[in-house]
Amino acid sequence: MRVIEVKNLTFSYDGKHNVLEDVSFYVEKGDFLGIVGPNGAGKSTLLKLILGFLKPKSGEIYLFGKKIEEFKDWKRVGYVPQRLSVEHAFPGTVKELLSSVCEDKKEIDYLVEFLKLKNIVNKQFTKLSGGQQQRVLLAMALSYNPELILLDEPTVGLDVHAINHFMSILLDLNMNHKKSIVMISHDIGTLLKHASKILCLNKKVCYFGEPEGAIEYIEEAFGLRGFLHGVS
Ligand SMILES: Nc1ncnc2c1ncn2[C@@H]1O[C@H](COP(=O)(O)OP(=O)(O)OP(=O)(O)O)[C@@H](O)[C@H]1O
Repeated sequence: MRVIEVKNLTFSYDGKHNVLEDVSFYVEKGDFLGIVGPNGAGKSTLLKLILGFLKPKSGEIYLFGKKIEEFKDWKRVGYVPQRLSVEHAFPGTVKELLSSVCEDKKEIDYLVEFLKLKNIVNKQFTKLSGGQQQRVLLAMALSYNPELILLDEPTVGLDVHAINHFMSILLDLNMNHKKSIVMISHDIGTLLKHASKILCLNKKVCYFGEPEGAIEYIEEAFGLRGFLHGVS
């Protein structure tokens, strides 16, 4: 089953310059899709279109087989925004934040355990480390048990231990809990290692397929021939 299907998607903010052009790809149930591309390539814009925050200029988006215009089952889709973009939008403690998105106390207890948040539940979100904040944002997205999780640069500013911890959680969700995952990241090495498919974007699709064949296309998109030699 295709959880996302994007067909010939074109988008422009100002009606003149296309930020995305003729973009087509799909995500099948159980996929872990890594989205890479240079700054300004349109990656975050693409996620916002898939979330219905923006409307395409042309082309189609399907979620779980339904045209996005008719899709209503948004509980099936979890979104983890860029941490630094929401950091100050979340006053309150971790417990308060989780309670604001989830009424089920048992589910909150499960998420606190699953994401190792026990020691920080009474702390203010803004006072947490980057890795802790990222796990809280994931907990909020998971609170309604979505089948598809979209993440926008979740590893930015995290140290190597926090990245490994966060990636191990995502892989557990993907492999053991059968969640489909779409993750934007500039951490190309991490995505090439863990994603099952790669979408390389630079306004248009430069590459869509297995991580094994992606390197030369990613290098070309970044104008860095040979740069990724040995990364995967
Ligand atoms: N709200 C907006 N209004 C107008 N233009 C925008 C808006 N948001 C993004 N853009 C422009 O659209 C283009 C794509 O931006 P987008 O944030 O999608 O890229 P990105 O690939 O996610 O970049 P980065 O890797 O830097 O996060 C950029 O040229 C950007 O300046």
